[in-house]
Amino acid sequence: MNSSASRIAFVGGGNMASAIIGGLLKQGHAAGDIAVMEPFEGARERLRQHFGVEASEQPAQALSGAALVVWAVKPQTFAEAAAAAAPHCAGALHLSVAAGIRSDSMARWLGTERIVRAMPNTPALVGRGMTGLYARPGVSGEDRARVERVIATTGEHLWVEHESQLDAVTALSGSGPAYVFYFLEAMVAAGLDMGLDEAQARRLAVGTFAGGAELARQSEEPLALLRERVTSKGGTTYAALTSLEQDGVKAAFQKALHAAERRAQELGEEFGR
Ligand SMILES: NC(=O)C1=CN([C@@H]2O[C@H](COP(=O)(O)OP(=O)(O)OC[C@H]3O[C@@H](n4cnc5c(N)ncnc54)[C@H](OP(=O)(O)O)[C@@H]3O)[C@@H](O)[C@H]2O)C=CC1
Ligand SMILES: O=C(O)[C@@H]1CCC=N1
Repeated sequence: MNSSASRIAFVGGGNMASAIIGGLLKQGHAAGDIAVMEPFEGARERLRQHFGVEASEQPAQALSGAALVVWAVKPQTFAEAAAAAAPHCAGALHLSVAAGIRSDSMARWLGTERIVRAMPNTPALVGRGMTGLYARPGVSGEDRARVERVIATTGEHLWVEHESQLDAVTALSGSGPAYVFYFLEAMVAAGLDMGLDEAQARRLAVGTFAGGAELARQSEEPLALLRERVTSKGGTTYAALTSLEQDGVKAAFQKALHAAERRAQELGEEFGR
């Protein structure tokens, strides 16, 4: 087992852990300085084969000597994992990506104030993640910088001042890629209905989303103005947007994000005890 300031241990080796590990390795972090505590052999084997990192079900083996512990378990299993892991990570900085689980709960379970919460998203897999970060008041500038260096390997980040804002981040950007895929699915299905083939429809839909997002990123103009520039008077876009408004799509979408935010709050209450 290594022991060094750059050693990072992950608790939970699923989707989000893999996205962050992939980012770290691409940026030159040594695989030998990464270990994962993961209870299921299938997942451990995949991590070893895919990333060359150490994976163990034994907390002592995975966590000892880690300067940073990244919590990437489901909110439902966080308390159980924390009980097993806490005795083996004294002195570490903790970074949680779990939706909803409050830093108060983590401080109680882990006996430390050195806690940062992150809400990443799956485009981290391709280095285009968008992550919200919140640091508990006691976290030093050095610890914040350390977390930033890890998260920067997966894309962009922004800090929020109040922990409750992370539930909004979860609803907007954490779950957000699923909304993008949902709209893409609808666009592709409509393209098929109208006589395009699947590959054509997918390419057009994905290219349009990527292009629209890039235009919005590079522009400082209001989003409504960018929309209006597409909407010729009496034209096709006007017909489509009128149909969307008549069906209440914008209101339904806003309602959906509030449902996600509420669920993040509930997860914290239910599984943070
Ligand atoms: N997926 C996403 O888009 C995002 C997820 N998140 C957050 O990331 C966290 C992980 O999500 P995700 O990666 O999708 O989930 P996964 O189910 O892919 O990963 C969780 C992993 O933890 C393992 N695990 C279960 N119990 C324990 C335990 N006691 N100790 C250690 N490991 C354990 C699971 O095994 P098994 O599967 O066999 O139970 C699984 O491999 C969640 O808290 C989620 O809220 C945050 C942002 C985005
Ligand atoms: O659906 C979830 O609960 C997690 C958190 C954000 C994205 N996936």
